[in-house]
Amino acid sequence: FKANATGINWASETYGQWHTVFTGLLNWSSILLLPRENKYICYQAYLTMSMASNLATYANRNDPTFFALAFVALSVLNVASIYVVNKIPERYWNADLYARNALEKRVKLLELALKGSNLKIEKMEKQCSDWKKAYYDCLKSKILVSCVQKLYMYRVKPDEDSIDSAVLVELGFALGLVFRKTTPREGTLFFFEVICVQFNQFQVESPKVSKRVRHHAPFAVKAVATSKGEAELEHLRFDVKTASDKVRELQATGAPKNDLDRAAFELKVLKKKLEDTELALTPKDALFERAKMEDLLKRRFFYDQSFAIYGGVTGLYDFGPMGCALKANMIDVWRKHFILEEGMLEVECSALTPENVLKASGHVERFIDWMVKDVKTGDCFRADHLIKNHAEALLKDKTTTPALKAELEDILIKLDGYDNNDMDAVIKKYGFKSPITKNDVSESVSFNLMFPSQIGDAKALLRPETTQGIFINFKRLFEINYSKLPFAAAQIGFGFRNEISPRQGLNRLHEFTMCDIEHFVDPTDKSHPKFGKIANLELLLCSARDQIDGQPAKHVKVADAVASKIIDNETLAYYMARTNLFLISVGVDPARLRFRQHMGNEMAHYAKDCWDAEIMTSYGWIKCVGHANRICYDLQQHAKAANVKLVAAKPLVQPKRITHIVPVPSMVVIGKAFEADGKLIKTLLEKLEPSEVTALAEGLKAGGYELSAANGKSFKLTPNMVSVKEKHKTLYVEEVIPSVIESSFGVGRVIYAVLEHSFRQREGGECYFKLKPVVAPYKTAILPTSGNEKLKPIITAVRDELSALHLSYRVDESGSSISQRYARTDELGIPFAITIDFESLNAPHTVILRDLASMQQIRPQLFEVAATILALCSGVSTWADVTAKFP
Ligand SMILES: Nc1ncnc2c1ncn2[C@@H]1O[C@H](COP(=O)(O)OP(=O)(O)OP(=O)(O)O)[C@@H](O)[C@H]1O
Repeated sequence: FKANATGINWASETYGQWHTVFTGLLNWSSILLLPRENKYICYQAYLTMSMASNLATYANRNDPTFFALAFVALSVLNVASIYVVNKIPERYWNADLYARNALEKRVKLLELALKGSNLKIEKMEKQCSDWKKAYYDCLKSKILVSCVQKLYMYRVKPDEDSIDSAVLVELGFALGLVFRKTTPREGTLFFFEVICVQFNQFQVESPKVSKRVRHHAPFAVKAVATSKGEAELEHLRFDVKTASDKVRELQATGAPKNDLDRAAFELKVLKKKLEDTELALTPKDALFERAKMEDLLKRRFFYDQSFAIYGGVTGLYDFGPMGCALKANMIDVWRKHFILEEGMLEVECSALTPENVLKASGHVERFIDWMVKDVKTGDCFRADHLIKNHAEALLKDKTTTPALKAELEDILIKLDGYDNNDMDAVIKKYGFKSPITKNDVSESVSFNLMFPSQIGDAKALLRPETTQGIFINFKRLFEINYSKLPFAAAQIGFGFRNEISPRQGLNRLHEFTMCDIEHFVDPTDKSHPKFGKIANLELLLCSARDQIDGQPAKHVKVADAVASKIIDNETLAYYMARTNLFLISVGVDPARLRFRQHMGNEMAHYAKDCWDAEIMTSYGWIKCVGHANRICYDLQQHAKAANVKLVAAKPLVQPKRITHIVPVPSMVVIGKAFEADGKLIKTLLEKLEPSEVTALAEGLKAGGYELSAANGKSFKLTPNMVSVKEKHKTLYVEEVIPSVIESSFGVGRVIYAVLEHSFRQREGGECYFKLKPVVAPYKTAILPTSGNEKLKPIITAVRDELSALHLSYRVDESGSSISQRYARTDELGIPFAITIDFESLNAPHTVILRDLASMQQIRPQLFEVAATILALCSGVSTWADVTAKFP
């Protein structure tokens, strides 16, 4: 009715009575076609009406023939839209109601589950899944409607800062088309609505896509992507949750292994889909162009592939002057933040490691991958990756038969447990080839990721991590710490890994700098004395539980995470929080930093709870720092292999009185029986472990005990040669093998993330790094405006001032214009520039200080400039403080 009335009023005002009659008839016929009262249908009719008016206005102004045609087109559209609307069940417009119903059903289900009423649960599950489907359908349509509303909003009020409405209309139009393909009903509706908006838009003014629009476009993309994406993600999360509930249920009811494997596989596939979708929907900074950044890094020699003039070697990189300075600054901040502030003991151990050490640590046996080679080119691939990629591609392929799909799914389920023979059989059976050349691949060969070497004749390896050096030196470090727990030791140095496919620049190298911390703590008390300092800090946590349930990462207070046991203990949480602070202080964007907990199946053999600090880059989430509760695995292993006690003596709160048995040899009888070996027998008896003394006592009771020596000799001892007696002693300390909390930083990965997060592009296309002054390769540049000799003493004076405060600088005296030199300074990420001009010659001598971040300039006196820069770099002052001081 409203539509009709509006139509009639408008038409009579504008075009006189014939048009009034015509429009009136048209609309009445529309309304008559409606089978029932429905507010959405009226709304739809109203939109169609509004389109009619716009068409008419547009046509009338330009071309009478088009005017007539437009009305014919309108009537067709009108009828078509009403037809479509009628096809849509009413429930599609009641998302809230359906969401509530779905929720209520889930609550009831939970109640039933708690009561253990299985039959009802089954019935309810069915209802619940119907409601769930309805809810998601509704949600989608709600989102579409909200998109349309947004489009209208922008159309009605296109203010200066809003996104150009024409761009939005285009986007909406495209979205309509996309949805039309995937969900015909909502899509078609949306399509009609957008057509209306578009005609309205044309009526206003033909839009031009300006530079400003280009600048804002990414935000428009984000806005639309987010609303659409949320529905998609929510759908996937729900599915993951349902699948993980199913796995848990099967586990609880002791279901057959095959059913459990299948459910676990389904969960895995859904989780992967969710992760991929999350990644795809994460708003990427459209202004970031990796190729441009990489070009700048090469051009200004931050770093480049090693041996470049020989064609380069993948996985090896040389740092140039900028990269060296950046890395040195980064490590300097790390050293201050961790080693100095936490009072850690630093060591520097050799990288070349005897094989038996890495055998003891488990690296020789376990640090391997199975690899296959392209038989013609020699390209190497991890066998499991090759199988997984091929199988997944075949599963997606519509032509793959259901039988083959079932086989491939089975393979994917079991792949983690396959040995080389199983993998070779799969590769052969399905004819999997090299993904690059499609050539055949060789049989898989075991590939240890450590680089083998030699020390003289003895086998040695290059260390794959720096941590082992700390464990080896535990005894001395413990003594240096006055034989007290807890304490932490750190090491900065190279790790070497023969990665099968090194890639992504600094992210996967053969040789890379690591900063490792091993914090030794009493296994029964993992509290941290400074926990209170970080307890209220919020971290973005992606717990194992949330990952299984398909939940997104959450901001959680460190204290709450420990209290609720999301993070295993205070010390582990303390290091995670300190890592968070460090990464932000060197320039990682806090919004792109999260901590992800390892799932049970990805945890290293030695670890109990692991959390990776992951940073979002254009390569996706990259693990930059590993945090692990390594318990006492390493110390135990090295103690066993080297036959040295690696323990800590812990004072007992209450002294403990213990009784133990000791052997008492009768040396006269032993001497007579074994002559010269008597002394050796005495020593062996003294060294017996408590369990061996118990065995001796039992053996003697039975008539005799066989005592073995390391040289292969053995001696049969009889009760007349040795007896056992009880001894009592009071213990004031007890020996414990400390637990170890580890934080392992990959410096290259952190540098890469910081560079990506700091990379900026100006509208004119100039690229630069907005680095934090604390890590910037140089703190300032000195730029004289002229090569005139008169300026030289001022330049020297500024250099002396800077050197006195140990501030790094570059002098750019090239003949380029000052703006070109500013641009060059910005490219190097130099945060401040000092310009010396002829005015600087006047007393009192002044210079221009420019801030890269704000591009603002001040004019302090020459003797103040170095102190000002130092204050800015160390964080004592902000640029706002400085501009207030030197207005
Ligand atoms: N090949 C590599 N190149 C550069 N940095 C690396 C490499 N491997 C590991 N790192 C860095 O060293 C840190 C500690 O190594 P760790 O053994 O915990 O990593 P990882 O689990 O092997 O990593 P990934 O699974 O990515 O190979 C990592 O957090 C990462 O920052």
